Amino acid sequence: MSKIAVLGAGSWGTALSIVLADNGHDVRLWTHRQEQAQQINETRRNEKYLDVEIPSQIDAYSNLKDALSNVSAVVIVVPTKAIREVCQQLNEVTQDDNVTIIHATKGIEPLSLKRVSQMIGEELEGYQEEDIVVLSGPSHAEEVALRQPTTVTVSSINLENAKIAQDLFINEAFRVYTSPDILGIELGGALKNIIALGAGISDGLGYGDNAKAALITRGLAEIARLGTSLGANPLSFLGLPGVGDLIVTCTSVHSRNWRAGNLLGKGHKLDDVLTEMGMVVEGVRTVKAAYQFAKEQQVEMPITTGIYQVLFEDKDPKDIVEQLMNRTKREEMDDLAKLLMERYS
Ligand SMILES: NC(=O)C1=CN([C@@H]2O[C@H](COP(=O)(O)OP(=O)(O)OC[C@H]3O[C@@H](n4cnc5c(N)ncnc54)[C@H](OP(=O)(O)O)[C@@H]3O)[C@@H](O)[C@H]2O)C=CC1
Ligand SMILES: O=C(CO)COP(=O)(O)O
Repeated sequence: MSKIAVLGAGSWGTALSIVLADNGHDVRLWTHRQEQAQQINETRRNEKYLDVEIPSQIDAYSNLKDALSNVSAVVIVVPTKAIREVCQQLNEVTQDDNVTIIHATKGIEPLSLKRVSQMIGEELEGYQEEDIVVLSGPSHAEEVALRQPTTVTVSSINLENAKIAQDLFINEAFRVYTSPDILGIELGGALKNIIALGAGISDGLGYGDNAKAALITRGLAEIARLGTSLGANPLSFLGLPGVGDLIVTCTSVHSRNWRAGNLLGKGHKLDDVLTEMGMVVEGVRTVKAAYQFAKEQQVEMPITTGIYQVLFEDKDPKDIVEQLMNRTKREEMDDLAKLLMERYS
């Protein structure tokens, strides 16, 4: 059994620690808040983020150096905006480059347009992008912590590292697949949050299941369009971190992105919504990156563009729905089919 550090004691870091503890590993859950580490160790609960019983194999740490002592793997699970800072803190306390680095964060950095494995590869001394593993898929922390059946995918350019991650996490309630397409896996996980915001807005406006199915399906089309144009395997978007995560995030009340969208659809202001959520809503930041990506790649992403306009240009969501419904008539699969023809002919 291994010693593993999980960095980020939010809901997902806590749930993944529980999976690792169930597999018999010695887990060090690191938080940047001393009082939270103390609360977890004393009460065996992480009240604010995931209020379930925390197994005794998990110890919470606020000292990063202590948390990393003799670990064979590090799982990074902080929000995208904290990734670079946490990697820099890692550099200050360890020079060990034999540790398997796994991340479970879903986002793309605005301006640089980097995926999380690229950001970690840039920041972490002794590591390259190809060393990093991503874990992604339809997996709400609340259900994982209750050991409800969940399936995810791990991916790395170095597939051997993905297999190490698969072995660390897999158990009878948490099934882990591998994939060689880290580009598709990371893009799918990040971009679905934007569509989930849209699904929440649609529900908040009072639209029904037809509208949500349309958002999921046409959202998947634009995710696949951008991803394929960037070189991802189009089949990845039909997998767990693609359509699987899109479905779970667009339809579950556990989703923070859906819930934030729902409040926006009901007329609340973005700043108030984010304050009320108190947890990360990754889609809000990722939509900036995707909007920029779509322009640079000259890929049509009308839903993403509409959500960007609601969030950052104060557009009325109802006007955006009208805008989407009145676009020029077209064939359903034409541009994705063209991209695939170019790729495979
Ligand atoms: N929740 C879920 O079900 C799933 C989440 N994810 C992804 O996992 C990532 C993390 O999400 P989640 O755990 O849910 O988020 P939460 O909002 O629940 O928790 C985020 C945690 O990260 C900590 N944090 C923020 N900034 C820093 C920093 N600079 N240094 C150290 N710690 C920091 C927060 O601390 P503080 O208390 O100070 O804010 C908090 O403990 C996201 O990318 C999300 O998309 C993926 C799959 C499932
Ligand atoms: O990624 C998730 C489930 O797979 C969690 O989504 P939210 O961040 O919207 O809660």
